[in-house]
Amino acid sequence: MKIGIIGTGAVGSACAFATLMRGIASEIVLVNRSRDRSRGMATDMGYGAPLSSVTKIRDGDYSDLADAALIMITAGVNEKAGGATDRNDPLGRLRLLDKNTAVYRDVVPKIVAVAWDAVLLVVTDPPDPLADLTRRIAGHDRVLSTGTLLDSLRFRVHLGRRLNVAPAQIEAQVLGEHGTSQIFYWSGARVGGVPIIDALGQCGLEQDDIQPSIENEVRFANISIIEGIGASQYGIGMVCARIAEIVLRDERAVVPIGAYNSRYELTLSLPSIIGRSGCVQILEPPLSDDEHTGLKKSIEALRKAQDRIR
Ligand SMILES: NC(=O)c1ccc[n+]([C@@H]2O[C@H](COP(=O)([O-])OP(=O)(O)OC[C@H]3O[C@@H](n4cnc5c(N)ncnc54)[C@H](O)[C@@H]3O)[C@@H](O)[C@H]2O)c1
Repeated sequence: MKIGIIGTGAVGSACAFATLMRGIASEIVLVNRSRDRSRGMATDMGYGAPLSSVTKIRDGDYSDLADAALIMITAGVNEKAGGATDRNDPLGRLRLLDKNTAVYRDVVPKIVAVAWDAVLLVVTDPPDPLADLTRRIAGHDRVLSTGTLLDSLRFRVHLGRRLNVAPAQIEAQVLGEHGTSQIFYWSGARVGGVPIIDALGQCGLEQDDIQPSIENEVRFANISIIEGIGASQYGIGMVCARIAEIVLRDERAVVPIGAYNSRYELTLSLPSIIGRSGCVQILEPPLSDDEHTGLKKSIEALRKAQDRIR
């Protein structure tokens, strides 16, 4: 099956590399504003591909996206170029909304004209309101935002470090907005079936002592990464490849991911069953009072953003 990637900057190239190495697609098509860049990238990765993959990778135009099963949209301004790297700015990634809305109004109609059936994966920040915009332009519901899947992995990594446990063994989710209003679902976090609060206690740790620093590390992980390498890219590339795998294989995996929620009339992340058509069902987790208040705040922030670009 064919996968398209729109935008071959830092994130698009990481998505291409991770998807190629995962070996899930028969073909990857790279589309970028400057064709030289996508051509160079496809040539470079294409020469290495025979070592580990049978996936063909090539540069292309929108017409080459016909029959794509899934298209990752990474085009747009990133946090550094868009001035969204201030930890004290409550808007966070939402600061990129106006500029990237203009990019999506340009790009999405071109995609939909040739690949109406494809699942569209919105990666560009802020992905949740841009997914709502994409859904409206596309006129269908097969639209996902990468949402808080990456934040949830970061949460698991930090919990794993504190507990000295493999993060793969930890079930922990960040919910709501992929942004500053995100909610850390502490009450639902588990390791080996043991509530995370109990597991921390058994390791001599108190939730109150570690919660602020873990939430800070995760909430601003993008900024810490940008301070080091200029763009947050590799983690999100790996996440996009995994989402593509879930969709193409119709896995029915349950992950925190951005999907349109008819209850709130907007896209946000809750645990969701993902299959070949995108989100099959959203599960409503039981939240503590604080988490419930946090979710309301996240919905308010996303609603304001949605209203701004209607
Ligand atoms: N969802 C997430 O968790 C997550 C994680 C990291 C970054 N991001 C976001 O991903 C986006 C891309 O980041 P980046 O670091 O790759 O930026 P970048 O500047 O390196 O690359 C952006 C690419 O988009 C292309 N582009 C811009 N406008 C276009 C258009 N109209 N048509 C086609 N191509 C166009 C540019 O040519 C460039 O190649 C940013 O919005 C960034 O904030 C999201």
